[in-house]
Amino acid sequence: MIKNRRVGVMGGTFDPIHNGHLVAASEVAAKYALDEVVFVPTGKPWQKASRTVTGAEHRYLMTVIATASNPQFTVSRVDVDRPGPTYTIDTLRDLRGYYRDAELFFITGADAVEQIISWKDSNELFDLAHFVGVTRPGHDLESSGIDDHHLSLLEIPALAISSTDCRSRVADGQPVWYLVPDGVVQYISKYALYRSDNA
Ligand SMILES: Nc1ncnc2c1ncn2[C@@H]1O[C@H](COP(=O)(O)OP(=O)(O)OP(=O)(O)O)[C@@H](O)[C@H]1O
Ligand SMILES: O=C(O)c1ccc[n+]([C@@H]2O[C@H](COP(=O)([O-])O)[C@@H](O)[C@H]2O)c1
Repeated sequence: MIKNRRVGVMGGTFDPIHNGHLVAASEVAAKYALDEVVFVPTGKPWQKASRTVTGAEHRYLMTVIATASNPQFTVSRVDVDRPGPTYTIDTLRDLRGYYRDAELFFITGADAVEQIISWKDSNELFDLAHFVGVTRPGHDLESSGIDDHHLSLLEIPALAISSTDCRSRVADGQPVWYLVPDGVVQYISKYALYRSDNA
């Protein structure tokens, strides 16, 4: 008998993708015996509207580069290709159409767990996926009133890395080696992303 696939969904703006994202996905994959983790870069992240977000194609390509060496990791364009603001309810509906019989696990850091209740159609999200909240330095990991049938909490190795910090390091001429995968360092340099003269 073929068992149903267990698929993790790692959504993020990934501006740029960093090792904190990759460790979160790897840890949840191991803990929940996932067959695959699909990374889903956002198209237009409406809760980041207060700053200029790097173009979706750059963020998508950096995500492909960062995940290429892991046979369990894939990248989806569903959010990049859907017009309008990115809502996880649409992400999960689109992925459900593709991964028909799979069990979906949506992976979020502690900061995002706090926000889920503010997401579009938040009550319906839990019918489409089980949510897994992971620890993140600087944030308390709490269930934020979400039922434990819908949300599990997982402690992972602490990596105090954020995309904001990576962007400001590049703008200041500081290295991001070993905070982001090597290919992403080279991609940022090749396209002169995040430079202060480019902001
Ligand atoms: N260091 C980390 N440890 C655990 N989870 C993380 C870490 N960094 C990001 N995440 C989680 O990954 C998902 C996508 O995050 P996102 O792409 O917004 O990165 P970010 O570092 O939070 O970006 P920014 O600094 O631009 O807000 C979110 O669920 C976030 O909580
Ligand atoms: O559905 C929403 O309303 C919603 C609001 C904010 C964030 N999200 C999702 O949460 C994930 C992390 O988002 P971000 O903005 O922290 O990179 C990503 O998959 C977003 O699409 C979803």
